[in-house]
Amino acid sequence: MPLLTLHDIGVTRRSNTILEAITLSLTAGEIVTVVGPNGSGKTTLLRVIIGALTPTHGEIRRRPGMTIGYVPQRLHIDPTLPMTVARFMALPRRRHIDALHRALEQAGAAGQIDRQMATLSGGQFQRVLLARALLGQPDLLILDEASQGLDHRATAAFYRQIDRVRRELGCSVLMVSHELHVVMQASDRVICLNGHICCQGRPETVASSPAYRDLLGGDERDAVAFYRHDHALAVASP
Ligand SMILES: Nc1ncnc2c1ncn2[C@@H]1O[C@H](COP(=O)(O)OP(=O)(O)OP(=O)(O)O)[C@@H](O)[C@H]1O
Repeated sequence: MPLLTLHDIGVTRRSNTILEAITLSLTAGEIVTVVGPNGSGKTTLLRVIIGALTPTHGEIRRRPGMTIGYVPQRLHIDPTLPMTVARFMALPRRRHIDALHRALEQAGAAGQIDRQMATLSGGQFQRVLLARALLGQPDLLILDEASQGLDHRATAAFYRQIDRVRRELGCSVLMVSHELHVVMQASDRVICLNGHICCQGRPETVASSPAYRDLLGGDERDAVAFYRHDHALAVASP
């Protein structure tokens, strides 16, 4: 049974159609990336899947007992507020210290537990958010532009960590990203969204599809080509 199935989902707000005819399913252990231009409904789709938004139309089925971990687009914490990583991770629910250590380790942030949130680098901060999402050992990990603001190297490292998490936990991953050059390589399947699903399939299939090219243009194609080159170098280096 798939982890999650969406059938003919539509979302309309104030007579605007934000999403229409979205039919898709996620199977256990796969990494799926949603790409699309600004305003194409990516965040709305994630909100429907999480259950934060009721669709106007269609049906969503979740495997019974399925749990979701969510890594938000960005999170602002007042830098003058004293807040350790441990305290942040235990909000809003107290967690056993062993669970905190385990989640931080899974997220590649071992040893950060006593740091102040305000002193973390962008990459470390995102890993703490990831660790927080992993606390419940989710079946589905959802990331909304989770590497926004990270440089190229930190972004690539972050997605490698996501792949490790997927392998260790066996969870599915659904993410929205603009870093196509990285996520294309890190995904099993890419869904190209513009209110409806324009195309979907393996990353290389989507990258060469006319619908994807029309929607996301030449810059992204260059980015994909660039990443492939970069990836080849990364594999060759020790
Ligand atoms: N509650 C709402 N009421 C009315 N319109 C909304 C609402 N939420 C989202 N929208 C509109 O729906 C469209 C899709 O928004 P959404 O945030 O899902 O797109 P997105 O693909 O995630 O965009 P971005 O890449 O800029 O983050 C936008 O035009 C937005 O203004």
